[in-house]
Amino acid sequence: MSTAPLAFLKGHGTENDFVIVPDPDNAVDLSAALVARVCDRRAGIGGDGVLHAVRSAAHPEARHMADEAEWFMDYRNADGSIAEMCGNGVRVFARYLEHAGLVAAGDVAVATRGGVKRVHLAKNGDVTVSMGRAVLPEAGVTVTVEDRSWPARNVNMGNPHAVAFVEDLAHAGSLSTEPLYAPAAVYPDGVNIEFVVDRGPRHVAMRVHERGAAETRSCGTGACAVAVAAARRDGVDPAATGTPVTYTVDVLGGTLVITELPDGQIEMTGPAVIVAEGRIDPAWLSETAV
Ligand SMILES: N[C@@H](CCC[C@H](N)C(=O)O)C(=O)O
Repeated sequence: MSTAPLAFLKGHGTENDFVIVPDPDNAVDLSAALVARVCDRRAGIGGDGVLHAVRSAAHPEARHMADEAEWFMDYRNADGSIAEMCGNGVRVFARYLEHAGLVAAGDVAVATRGGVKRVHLAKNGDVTVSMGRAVLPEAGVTVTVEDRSWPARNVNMGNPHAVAFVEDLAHAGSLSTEPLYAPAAVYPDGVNIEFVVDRGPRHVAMRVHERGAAETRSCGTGACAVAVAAARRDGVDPAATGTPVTYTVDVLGGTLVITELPDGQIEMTGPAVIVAEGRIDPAWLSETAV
């Protein structure tokens, strides 16, 4: 482990918060242990995950996207595990690239493990990302919290989700531990679990237990999964009608607006903010190496 100070920024999208580690040349040894320490809310900086900002050309998982997107969002969950995609993360990542002067304001392409995502930074502070298409495998699971169980819809947004419609968000309990789900084999790599209630026509609210991070105050891929699951439950499919459909999804940290287009592409809009910049103490950093 290098003993040089490590630059970081802190940002959030609807209070899904991230530590951004700029590392253009992929020179930082970002071990799972270091990510977990950095994300620790008492002993570290605190965050739901890390956005490791690397030039696509410098990262073996992103080199093939370098012609389309100069920057790769190497996403890590708070426990140090790797995830395919992070919807709020990619919006905050684009905000960081603009803030750092690494891209022109407006339209930005970001490489992720889920492919290249196109992001639009609007002048009013909103950030819209084209998330790609949802995949809805037939096999779902039953989700259980204490003495209540619900069937959950399986939605893949590049990463796995189980969406359960519940009567009351309080029924999800404290979400300090992962809810039970069965059969577990449906999600061999784990799953993000959303609990959803109706708020009005095409308007829902959710809580989420994120794989690798416990309950977070927002999850962008989760909000997209919820919007698609709610639309299908409501008998709405833009591919069949040729008309886009928009759902408003309230999360604990704000509101996301999700539109599914007739070709299946999903667009998500919400705020993305850079809060702070700093340097991690090299002495603290070197403790992770022992
Ligand atoms: N908060 C994210 C999702 C982050 C990854 C997730 N925990 C996983 O392991 O799949 C979002 O905004 O999408």
